Amino acid sequence: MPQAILALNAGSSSIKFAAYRVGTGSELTLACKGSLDRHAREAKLIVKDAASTVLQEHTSESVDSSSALTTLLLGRIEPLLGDAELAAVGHRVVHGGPTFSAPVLVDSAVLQALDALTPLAPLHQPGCLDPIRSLISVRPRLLQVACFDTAFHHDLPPTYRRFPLPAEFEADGIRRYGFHGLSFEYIARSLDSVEARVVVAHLGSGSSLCAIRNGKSVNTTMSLTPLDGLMMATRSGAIDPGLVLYLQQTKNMSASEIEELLYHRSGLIGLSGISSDMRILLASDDLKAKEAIDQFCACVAEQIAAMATCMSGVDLLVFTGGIGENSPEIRKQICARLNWLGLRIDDEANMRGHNSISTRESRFAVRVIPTDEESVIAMQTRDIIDRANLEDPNRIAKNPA
Ligand SMILES: Nc1ncnc2c1ncn2[C@@H]1O[C@H](COP(=O)(O)OP(=O)(O)O)[C@@H](O)[C@H]1O
Ligand SMILES: CC(=O)OP(=O)(O)O
Ligand SMILES: [Mg+2]
Repeated sequence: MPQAILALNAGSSSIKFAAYRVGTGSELTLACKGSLDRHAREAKLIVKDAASTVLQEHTSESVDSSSALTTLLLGRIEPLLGDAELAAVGHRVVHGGPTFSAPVLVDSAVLQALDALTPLAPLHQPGCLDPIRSLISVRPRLLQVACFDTAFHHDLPPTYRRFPLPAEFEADGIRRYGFHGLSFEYIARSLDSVEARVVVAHLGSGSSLCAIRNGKSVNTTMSLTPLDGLMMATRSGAIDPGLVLYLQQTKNMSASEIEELLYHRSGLIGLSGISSDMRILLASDDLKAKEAIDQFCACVAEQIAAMATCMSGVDLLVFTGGIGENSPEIRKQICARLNWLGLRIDDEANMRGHNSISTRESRFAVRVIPTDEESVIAMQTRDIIDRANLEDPNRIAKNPA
């Protein structure tokens, strides 16, 4: 019987998914894709076919729990797989810590190890692991694969991997990891090798930059946790570490209060007091919305220059992620701040969201490339199940957890 793979990408503001049929040569063909938007009070599930035609829209308050979500997803997706049987589910797992530098088949020991990393990604890790747990309870025989956001950055050079702390901290796993690796891997795979020095700006609910030289991550703005680097929708990004001590010691704030402040009440929502959604800020006449947007663009532009510096230059800048792919205004404001580096944007091409948005005079190229983390998850999952089946052809009949 033909097989299918479901890829689940749990982010901070949405869950994206895509289901693929696996061909006889292991090639993947998209069967359907969709998203569950968590911005609104009610969750909105959209399922589309491979040509992006909407097949189903479903608004519900009852998909808050991950078991309701997985039941809903399976119920809606499996009928769209034709004669193919769901063989495995691949999950984006945000933190792989020091141990997981490549995708892995999930069993109870792996799940426990990933759970222990929750303090390093409190906004994401539970949302990534809950669907794994609920699938274990409803489909105990289904193979599940964890694909890591951190893996792409595993071999960061020491200069950009280490914190300037005593060495014993690095030995204890306290290092710069970096995130959004599935997105950066997709972009790196989709480029011609012509562009040796690439800065990718993944700007979404969470935002980070990656300096990619010859297809490999050499630096990135997030580090031990997805709180570092750029200012984001609800996260502060890099701030003075002394602030944390000050809030604890002088304002008597507990660790969980500071966590709540920096992960949920900062960034765009914190500065504007209006919304964490860039679309709403762009549509607002309020000065606070404008100021929040200015600060976001200033921070991204500065850090693009920093990423270029660590490669002694840049040949290509890529915008991706929900904001990077869809907002000409934000791209324009960021690029205007990089004018001094010789960056020139074609306003018309930018407005229309063309693939290439720089002019001929520009010192480096600028492109808009929609990311596809789900396809990377599906490829990694297929490779893991192919290997597992090769090593033990009966594996598929066993309970992985
Ligand atoms: N047209 C647009 N203009 C500006 N921002 C947009 C647009 N479309 C989507 N976004 C922003 O993209 C963000 C979601 O990005 P995405 O990469 O999908 O996030 P995540 O994966 O973290 O859920 C939201 O904050 C949303 O406001
Ligand atoms: C790591 C991270 O910030 O992910 P997201 O952008 O999906 O929230
Ligand atoms: Mg995302």
